[in-house]
Amino acid sequence: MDSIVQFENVGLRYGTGPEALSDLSFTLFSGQFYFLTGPSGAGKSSLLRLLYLAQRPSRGMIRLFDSDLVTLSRDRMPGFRRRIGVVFQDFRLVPHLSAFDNIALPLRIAGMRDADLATPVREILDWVGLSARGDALPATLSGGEQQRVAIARAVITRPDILVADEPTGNVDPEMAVKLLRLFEALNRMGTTIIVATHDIHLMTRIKRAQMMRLEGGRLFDPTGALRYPPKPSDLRGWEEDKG
Ligand SMILES: Nc1ncnc2c1ncn2[C@@H]1O[C@H](COP(=O)(O)OP(=O)(O)OP(=O)(O)O)[C@@H](O)[C@H]1O
Repeated sequence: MDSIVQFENVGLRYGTGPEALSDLSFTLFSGQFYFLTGPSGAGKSSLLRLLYLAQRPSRGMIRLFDSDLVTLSRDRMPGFRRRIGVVFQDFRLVPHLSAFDNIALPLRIAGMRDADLATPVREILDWVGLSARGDALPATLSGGEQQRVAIARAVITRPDILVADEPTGNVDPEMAVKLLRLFEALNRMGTTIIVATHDIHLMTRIKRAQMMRLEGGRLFDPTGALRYPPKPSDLRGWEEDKG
């Protein structure tokens, strides 16, 4: 199995505050499905921001796609970013653009002509079950529909890694499972998936997913080897994460 992300003794400090992340050492392997869990404030979003290159670590080494991020030249960053799709809990769609145009945005930014992007955007709208809603503005879509647009936008460039930060926090449980199925389908096509979530029931839905748990900025299971079904002792403390 090829490693796609490697952290070695990574720490992250915001300003002069205490470390939000400390001594993170782990490897993520290509094509795997990972859940990142932990109580509020444990550092999940911070870890994801390091993964999708919105943040640089304060110390330690991060290797991504076999390159050392600390020494990566600035002009190679955009190319790396394009290989990572990101989905947020609050969707972050552009309000004045239709579903179609939100999804087309990464392709337009990459310089694709309108004539060339119509087919892939239509295909992915169909894949997320929204082929009839391409012209709709985000405000006229339900939460689940908006999140499906956000997922489509994140994967339209066929990223190697999909990072999702509480992607099901604003949809009902039934829709949460449907969204998870989209992630699972992508994973089957080879995309490495990392989903931060508090939702323990969601995690039980992906049997082969691996668990990473943060507590106080440190990895609770540094090997990332926890798998479902977990031992009862592994579950201790997880229930209070909900909500
Ligand atoms: N931009 C920032 N500036 C200063 N401190 C920050 C910033 N972002 C996060 N922190 C701090 O870093 C720590 C980890 O926050 P983070 O948002 O990563 O946790 P989380 O596990 O994602 O929490 P939640 O589940 O509530 O979203 C917290 O103590 C938080 O206050």
